[in-house]
Amino acid sequence: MLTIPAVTLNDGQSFAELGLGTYNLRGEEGIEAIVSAIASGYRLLDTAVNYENEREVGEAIRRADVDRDDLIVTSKIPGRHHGRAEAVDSIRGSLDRLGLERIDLQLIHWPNPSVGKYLDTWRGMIDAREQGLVRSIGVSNFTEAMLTELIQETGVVPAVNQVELHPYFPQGALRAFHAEHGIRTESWSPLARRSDLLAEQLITDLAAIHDVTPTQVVLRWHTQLQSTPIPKSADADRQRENADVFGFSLTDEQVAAISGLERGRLWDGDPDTHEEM
Ligand SMILES: NC(=O)C1=CN([C@@H]2O[C@H](COP(=O)(O)OP(=O)(O)OC[C@H]3O[C@@H](n4cnc5c(N)ncnc54)[C@H](OP(=O)(O)O)[C@@H]3O)[C@@H](O)[C@H]2O)C=CC1
Ligand SMILES: O=C(O)C(=O)[C@@H](O)[C@H](O)C(=O)CO
Repeated sequence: MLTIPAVTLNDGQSFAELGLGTYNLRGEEGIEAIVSAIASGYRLLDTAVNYENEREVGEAIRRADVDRDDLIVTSKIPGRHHGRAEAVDSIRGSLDRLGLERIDLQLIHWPNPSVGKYLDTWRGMIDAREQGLVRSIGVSNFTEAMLTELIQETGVVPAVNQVELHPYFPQGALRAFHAEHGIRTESWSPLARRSDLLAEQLITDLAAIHDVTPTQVVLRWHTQLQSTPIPKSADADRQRENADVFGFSLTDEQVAAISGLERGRLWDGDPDTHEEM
């Protein structure tokens, strides 16, 4: 079994350097995929109310041969549950579907700025943490200005900001802000949803140099940027490949060259304008 290293969040809790994305892992196949990832060594599982698979994630945890307390279960509050009381209710609903007594990392999925309720939602997350429903609280798709507002208004710094991050969109400025404030960066669509990234000449050349796969080059790049990637794979072999990235290191020049592939977001997921309910 692979050992995925841990890091410590700003609230003192342990977090993984790499986890499993579960978007689109549903039904019996989804459960089996999540069980196989846990058997490979994954400990961080990323779900959301809107993935409609919290039941599958909970069932996989019950079937897996590991102590529940060794797992880090993340879920996310959808836009339609924004608001202080609504956030707590949403978390209770997630706990019910997961069949768990505690969520390890709870995120706000999208800020939905035109709705104007993400600050109230954050206050609800703080309430939920005080009630012991969740262990760590963070956000997803928050900009520097939105993070600053949360911190100034509540004094509570999110433990994590999960954002679009891959070599085509390396998020240099936002990562620097996170580092300054002790916020752990987490990368969604870390493989750029496969797209053209894995066939880029630079990536295949580096894979040959390090005797690893293109996917491993990309995921190692994330970890060396101090960001936690959550690649999704339904396939046990690809899950193992994706998690096996801690036995080699890219040079600083190679990390910088990969960041030089920057060309923009995969789709129009700008959190100032893109909203999801
Ligand atoms: N907070 C947010 O707003 C968002 C969060 N997310 C989270 O991030 C996770 C990951 O992002 P996602 O969008 O799924 O995209 P990824 O970048 O993780 O890419 C997933 C795709 O890559 C394929 N793949 C995985 N491993 C390999 C490999 N070793 N070789 C070749 N192909 C591979 C998968 O296919 P296969 O399964 O067949 O292996 C799948 O088609 C999501 O599952 C979700 O948990 C995603 C988007 C937004
Ligand atoms: O996967 C997620 O967490 C999302 O927020 C998705 O809905 C994502 O926005 C997407 O896949 C849109 O095409």
